[in-house]
Amino acid sequence: METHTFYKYQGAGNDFIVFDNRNGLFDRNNVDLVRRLCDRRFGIGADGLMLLQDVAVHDFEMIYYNADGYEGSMCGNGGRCIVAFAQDLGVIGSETDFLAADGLHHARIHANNVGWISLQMIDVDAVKQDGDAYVLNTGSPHYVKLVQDLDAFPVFDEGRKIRYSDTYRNEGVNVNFVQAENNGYYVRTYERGVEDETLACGTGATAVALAMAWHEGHNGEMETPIRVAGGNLTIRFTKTGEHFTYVFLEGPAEFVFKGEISW
Ligand SMILES: N[C@@H](CCC[C@H](N)C(=O)O)C(=O)O
Repeated sequence: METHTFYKYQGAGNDFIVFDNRNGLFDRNNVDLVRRLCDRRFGIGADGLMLLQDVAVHDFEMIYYNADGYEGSMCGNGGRCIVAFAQDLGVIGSETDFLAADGLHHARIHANNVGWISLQMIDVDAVKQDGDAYVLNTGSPHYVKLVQDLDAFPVFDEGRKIRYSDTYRNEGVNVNFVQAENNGYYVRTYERGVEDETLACGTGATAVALAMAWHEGHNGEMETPIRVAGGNLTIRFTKTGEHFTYVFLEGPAEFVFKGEISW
């Protein structure tokens, strides 16, 4: 048994265990270990786990796991949290370029708004329709559906039904239910890999902002406020016909606690 230092971060209530793995000691393929650490009763508890690793050319590499123990695709809230972690470790200053599952990301930590981080997401070229829902990939695959009375909506049951439907069962999909409010949207997400509703999903909030711009037929530079159970996010992007560029996910990322655990 060896003792390992872990860190806990959260972004709008989407919570993550983070390890500084620049020494390469964390076994990247240990699914059982990741699942156990993320377990809220037998472990530390989190929606996901991330490793910060060294990589050639860029500041660091983000390796992301869902709570089920498997390496996932891009995690937007995780991306903002690992940027905060990298700054806390002294690996970066207030701006960074880092590598993640979907490629290179640029991020900026706002000096005048402590804990507020702006993360550039991948460009998006395709929004597909599935009945009256929208399907797109913002680094992770997302299904976006407008509903009424979202507070009373059975997000877990309906999200799980769609995620395990014949269309999505194999690859999986994150399912976002959306309600328009004020000048933005209220969103609740069933996350693939967590297999539950989480308090926030960054790639999901991004997918909702883009899908709703598509739905409304708007073009140009846009800023969309998204409210989630764990806080508020802002999505900025440029829409030109079917193409979305300069896509930024903005929101909080905060250190919660650090500790030691043995395995
Ligand atoms: N919570 C994440 C989404 C993580 C990815 C997802 N669960 C998947 O693997 O599909 C976010 O903030 O984007």
